[in-house]
Amino acid sequence: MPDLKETICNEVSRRKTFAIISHPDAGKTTLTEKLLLYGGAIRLAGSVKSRKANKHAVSDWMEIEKQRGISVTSSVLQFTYNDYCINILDTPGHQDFSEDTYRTLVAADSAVMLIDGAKGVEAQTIKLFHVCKMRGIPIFTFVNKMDRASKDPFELMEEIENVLGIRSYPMNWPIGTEGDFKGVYNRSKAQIELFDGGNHGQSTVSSTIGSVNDKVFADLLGEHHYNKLCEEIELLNLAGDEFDKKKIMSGELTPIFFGSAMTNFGVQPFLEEFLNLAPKPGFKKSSIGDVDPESDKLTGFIFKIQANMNPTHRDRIAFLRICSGKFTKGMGVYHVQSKKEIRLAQPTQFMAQERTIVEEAYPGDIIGLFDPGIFNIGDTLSEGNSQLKFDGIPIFPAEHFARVTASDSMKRKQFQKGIMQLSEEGAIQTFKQIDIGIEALIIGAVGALQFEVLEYRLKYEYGVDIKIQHLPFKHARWIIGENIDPRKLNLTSSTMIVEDNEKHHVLLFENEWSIRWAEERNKDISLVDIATNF
Ligand SMILES: Nc1nc2c(ncn2[C@@H]2O[C@H](COP(=O)(O)OP(=O)(O)OP(=O)(O)O)[C@@H](O)[C@H]2O)c(=O)[nH]1
Repeated sequence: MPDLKETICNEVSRRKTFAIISHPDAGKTTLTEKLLLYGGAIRLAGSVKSRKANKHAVSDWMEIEKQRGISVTSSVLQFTYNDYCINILDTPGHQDFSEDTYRTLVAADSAVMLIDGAKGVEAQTIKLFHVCKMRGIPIFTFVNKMDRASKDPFELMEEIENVLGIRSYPMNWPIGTEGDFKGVYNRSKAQIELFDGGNHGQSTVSSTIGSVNDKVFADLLGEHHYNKLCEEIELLNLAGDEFDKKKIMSGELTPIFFGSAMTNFGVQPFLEEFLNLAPKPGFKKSSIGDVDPESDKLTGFIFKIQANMNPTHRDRIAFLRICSGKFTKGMGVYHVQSKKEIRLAQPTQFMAQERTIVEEAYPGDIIGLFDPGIFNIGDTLSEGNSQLKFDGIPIFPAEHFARVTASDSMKRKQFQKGIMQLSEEGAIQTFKQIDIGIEALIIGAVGALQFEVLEYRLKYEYGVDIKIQHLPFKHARWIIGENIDPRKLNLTSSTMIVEDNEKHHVLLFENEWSIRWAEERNKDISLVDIATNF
């Protein structure tokens, strides 16, 4: 029997926890589903067509996601492949929900950047890439939709370098980029892998693998493809970057894979090479120094809270990323922020709508804790150490604001409860206007679509119809300064003074010009755009 320390070391070394980032529609949900298919977690992938016909993909669970066909929140999925235990954090691609993605990235050890081969690097990819870059995590690139005519792969590499500022190293190379995708060339093995037609990606595809020098491939591919491939390999070897694992680990070099999530071509070669290269859970920064994942004491942090994930149970789930030690069901841990010992009685793990009770979990795993309203995003849980606090999770500044009221004043209580819960999830930020007799609630959101989600969720989860009056503000700035009375500040007439839930004073501005006005005329204050400084 291995002892606890040995068990933890073994489990840490087989864990891979990563997020998939991309512009909407690049195929994240499809790729996630296909990875599950290869892991044996699902038997038949719902093809994209049937998804459009309203059968949603495994990781898109909220009603609103089904209706709109976009992912609104991140979901966490665990499955095994060979001996690896894989945690995928699926994230919404739509920019209006990017603040959820930013938070989720804090829980990932690496990221897979998905790019549409025909579109190249798109706006949202750039934003999310920079968050990963800031965190210094390794970024793997999967160029998707190669079954359609794509940009030239050399051109894509150049674009990645010019737009994102990162060098790339193709791990494999596509054969056929004009909508005639046949297979990939694996550079480390100098092998060709040709895919068989398959059944539109519903089940795994088989392939023929062999040395690039094998004459069979010249015949199978035809002269045009074979010669083109040989020339391109030569060019890559001559002019491309060297493979450098250290640079990959520090996020300076991105390994590129080509494939098609829809037809499954290239999914398995990607998965195997990715698992081989991607880092296991590493050390995490905390208030008392770096935490070793292989330490025998459990630690972790909450990075996401979501209410009503299961409409039949009105509950709230806090997502805990385990950073060290071993988790066992029912164990007691110290909740650092409330300074209380709590028992983790009914933790769950996720396979989209199916939840299972977790008996044990290890660093890199994400478990859902039933939350009676005690957790906040960024909270630390620690076994036996009341001083340990993980670094906070930044709150991204709202860019859209509206005054929100319940249509029926009799439903005020449910309205307040709903607003409070959704703001604890981090989906919205709430402010109150100061010096107004009746309580005026102002909601801020990072993306405008969040208001639609708010309206929908209040109606269906809390039974409250709301009125939304959009306001022209674009920026929120927290006031920093000693004993400041915000009413006495010299501000433009369009600036509004509000306070956040913690009663910190905040200014809402319509434009940059008004911010500069406030900064230049009020030298004894400073204005900050994120609330984590408190
Ligand atoms: N041709 C082709 N289409 C694909 C492929 N993968 C995904 N798609 C298509 O791309 C569309 C978007 O796929 P999704 O997997 O839903 O994209 P997503 O990135 O999860 O989108 P969000 O949910 O908005 O974040 C679907 O309609 C698919 O038809 C692929 O490999 N080839």
